[in-house]
Amino acid sequence: MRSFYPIMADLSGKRCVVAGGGRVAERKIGGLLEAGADVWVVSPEVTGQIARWEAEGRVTVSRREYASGDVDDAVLVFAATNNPEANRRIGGDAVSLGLHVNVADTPELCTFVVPAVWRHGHLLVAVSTSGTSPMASSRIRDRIEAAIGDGIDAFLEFAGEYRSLVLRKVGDPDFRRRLLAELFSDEALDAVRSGSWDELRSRMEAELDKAVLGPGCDNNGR
Ligand SMILES: C[C@@]1(CC(=O)O)C2=NC(=C\c3[nH]c(c(CCC(=O)O)c3CC(=O)O)Cc3[nH]c(c(CC(=O)O)c3CCC(=O)O)/C=C3\N/C(=C\2)[C@@H](CCC(=O)O)[C@]3(C)CC(=O)O)/[C@H]1CCC(=O)O
Ligand SMILES: NC(=O)c1ccc[n+]([C@@H]2O[C@H](COP(=O)([O-])OP(=O)(O)OC[C@H]3O[C@@H](n4cnc5c(N)ncnc54)[C@H](O)[C@@H]3O)[C@@H](O)[C@H]2O)c1
Repeated sequence: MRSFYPIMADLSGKRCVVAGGGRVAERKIGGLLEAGADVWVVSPEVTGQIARWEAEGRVTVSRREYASGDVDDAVLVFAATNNPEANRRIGGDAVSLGLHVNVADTPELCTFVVPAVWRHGHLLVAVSTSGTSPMASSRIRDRIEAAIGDGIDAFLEFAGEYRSLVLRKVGDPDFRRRLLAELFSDEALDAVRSGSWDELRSRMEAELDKAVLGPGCDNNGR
């Protein structure tokens, strides 16, 4: 089994070349657009959705077959044509330039695979089965989404602010960690899923005030 290394890559404004304009290319492009990438599509034909993205100025499309040189300025390459020979050639071109490439019909030629994704505000969940079963990745992603729920984003906003306050006000690292861990207890995550974490919020804020102002602490939480 191949063992992939997961990263969250910042592709904003970065040139990503997608060869092919069918259903698979469309799905990969959708993900790239969510990441703000500069997407260039090379394909004789494209789906209606890709043509709409083009009309909106969100992707550039060259309506022709892939040619050597097309990937020269790319940071990432996707070979998603329905022509296995072309896909193999695109993969070879990308690798010879030291670029990462996803070859849709040949996992062994992929230097990266695309996970099933759930995005919700700050949260980005990515699931991969190391190429074994893409459908399993989607289902597992759906289960994670259902288990966490949409309330998570507002909670993460609060968690981010709370963390900054804790880092600023509490000097003792062990105590810091305890306060932060409490914010992500099972009880807290259940409250988030049911949309009722107001009480948790008040309790955590009160606890932090107590920690900073309580007996034995100066205003730096020490
Ligand atoms: C997760 C997702 C992300 C995305 O593409 O955005 C993704 N495939 C998705 C769907 C999907 N793909 C396929 C089906 C039909 C059912 C089936 O065959 O199982 C469905 C289901 C559907 O369409 O609903 C067929 C398929 N996929 C690959 C091959 C080639 C092969 O295996 O030889 C074939 C056979 C082609 C053929 O038969 O010709 C290869 C790959 N597909 C991957 C990712 C990578 C491994 C991910 C992992 O590690 O788990 C990898 C290795 C490379 C890559 O593409 O990155 C996305 C779900 C998105 C979502 O739900 O949000
Ligand atoms: N990795 C995945 O998630 C996944 C899922 C399903 C299928 N596949 C594989 O992905 C490939 C594409 O599937 P699809 O359903 O999008 O196919 P499709 O037939 O819908 O689209 C193929 C596209 O490739 C374009 N094309 C053909 N030759 C080209 C060339 N030389 N240069 C540039 N573009 C070219 C066509 O114009 C068309 O837009 C197939 O090989 C399929 O087996 C991969």
